[in-house]
Amino acid sequence: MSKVIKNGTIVTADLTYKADVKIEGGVIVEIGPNLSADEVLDATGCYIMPGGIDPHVHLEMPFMGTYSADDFESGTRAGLAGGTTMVVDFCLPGPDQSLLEALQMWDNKTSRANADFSFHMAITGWNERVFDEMKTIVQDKGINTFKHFMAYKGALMVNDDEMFASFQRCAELGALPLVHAENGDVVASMTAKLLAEGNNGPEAHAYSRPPEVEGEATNRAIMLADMAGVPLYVVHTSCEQAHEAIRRARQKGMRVYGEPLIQHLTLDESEYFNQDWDHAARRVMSPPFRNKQHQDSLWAGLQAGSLSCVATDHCAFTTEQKRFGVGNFAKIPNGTGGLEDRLPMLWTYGVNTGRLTMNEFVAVTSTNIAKILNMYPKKGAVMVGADADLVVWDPNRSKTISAKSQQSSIDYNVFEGKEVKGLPRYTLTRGEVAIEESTVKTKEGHGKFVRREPFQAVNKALSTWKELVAPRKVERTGIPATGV
Ligand SMILES: NC(=O)NCCC(=O)O
Ligand SMILES: [Zn+2]
Repeated sequence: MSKVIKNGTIVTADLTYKADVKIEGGVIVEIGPNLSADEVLDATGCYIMPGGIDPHVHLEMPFMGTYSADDFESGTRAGLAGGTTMVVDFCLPGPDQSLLEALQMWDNKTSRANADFSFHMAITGWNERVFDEMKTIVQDKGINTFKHFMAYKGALMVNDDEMFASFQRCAELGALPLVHAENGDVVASMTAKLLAEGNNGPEAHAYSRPPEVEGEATNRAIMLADMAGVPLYVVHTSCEQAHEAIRRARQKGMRVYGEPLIQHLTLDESEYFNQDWDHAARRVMSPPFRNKQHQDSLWAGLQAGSLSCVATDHCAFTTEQKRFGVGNFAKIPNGTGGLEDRLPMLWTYGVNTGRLTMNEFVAVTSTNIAKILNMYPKKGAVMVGADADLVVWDPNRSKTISAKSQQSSIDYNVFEGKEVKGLPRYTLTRGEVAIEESTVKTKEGHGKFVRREPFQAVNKALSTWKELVAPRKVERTGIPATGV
C-alpha cells in the first residue's frame, strides 16, 4: 500500500495537499508541487525533510581495551529517535588483520540494525596486502572512504609515509581519505609528561591535546592530500587552528571538507574542570572540548560553508568503562554519545538562535554528506526516486534531554538537562514509520548496507590537473661534460 505524508500525519490517501509525499516500496514516487528538494513547511507547521545522516559513528567498536557500548540495534534506534535515518560506521582492522576479514566481522554486527548504514574502512598500517585489498574494498564492497588516525600512537596511528602511500592509492581508486587530525607523537609525549607531574585527572586529557596539535596535523594532512592529488575529509574538526587550515585550503581551490561535532559546537572545556570525576571523564573524547572562541569559529564555518557537515562521532562508553582511567586519564576510553541529540541540539542552538537557516540545517545534517560520500540523491534528498528516509520535523515540540528517557544503552547523557525545542514528530526509514511522536516502532533488521560507488568527478578533475602539472624532464642539447 502506498503511504502519504499529509499535514504532518502519515495517512493512506490521495495526493492532494501541496506538502504531500507519496511513498511506494520505500521510495518517494510523487511529491506535491511546492516541495523543494530539501524541505517544506506543511499546514501543521511541521517541516518535511530528508532524514539525518551521521557520517561518523562507532558502534560496538573495540577500543582502548573495551567495546563502545551501543551496538547497531541501540545505535540506529537512538538515531531514528532523533531524526537520523542513516549512520556511517568505521570498520577497524586489528593489527595485521586483512581489511576483507575485518569487513566480514563488521558485516556480522549489523543484522539487527534498524536503519540503513554504510562503512568507512580504517587504514591502520601499510603493506602490499593493504594496497591490494583497497581495490576490492572500493570496487567490490561498495566502500569509497578510508580513515587514517594521525593520533593514538602505538595503536591506530599511521605515519606520514604510510598515509601518503594510502592517499595516493585513494587517488587511483576514486576514493576519499578521511583523517583524525592530531599530532600523535606530541600527544604521547605531553601525556607522559603530565602523568609524570602527577596530573592524572580527566582535565589533563584536554591539556595533552591543545588546538595547536590539531591545527598542525590538519595542515599536514591537507599538504599530503594535495601532493597525492586527492580530496580530503577531516573528521571532528574542533578548533579554529584546524578550521583555519581547511578554510585556507578551500580558498586555494582544494577539495577539503571539515566536520564539526554537535558536542564541540555546544559543550566547552569547562566540563573537564567539574569537581565530579565521573562528570569530567564521561566527556573525555578526542579532540577534547574547546573554549567559546573555538566554538564561534565552528559555527561561523557552518554558516559560511567552510565546514560541511555536523556529525557525532558517537562512541558511547558507560560510567563503569570510563572508570578504567581512575588514576590515569590516558586510560579513560575516548568517546561520547550524541546520535539521538544531534538534530534537536543543532536546531535549538543553530536554527532557533538564527545562526543557521533551516536549509543550512538540512544541508549540514544530511544533504552535504550524501553528496560528499557519493550517495546523493538516493540519500539526503526529498525527491522522486530517493529513498523515503524522512523526518516530519516539529519546530515547536520540546523536551529536556535526560539519560532516563534516551535510547542509547549508556547510563548518562553528556547533554543532560539541556532544553531542546525542535524534534521529530515522525521518522521514516525507507517508508517505514520508525518513530511516531514519542512511540518507538523500530524494526530490528530493517536497516540495509548502502553501497557507495567510487568518485568519478572530483578524483578525475584532480588527476587530470596532476598530470598537467606533473614534473617533466627538460630535453637539452649541449650538456656540458662532467668536470673532473
Ligand atoms: N573521538 C573519540 O574520542 N573516540 C572515537 C574514536 C575516534 O574517532 O577518535
Ligand atoms: Zn577520531
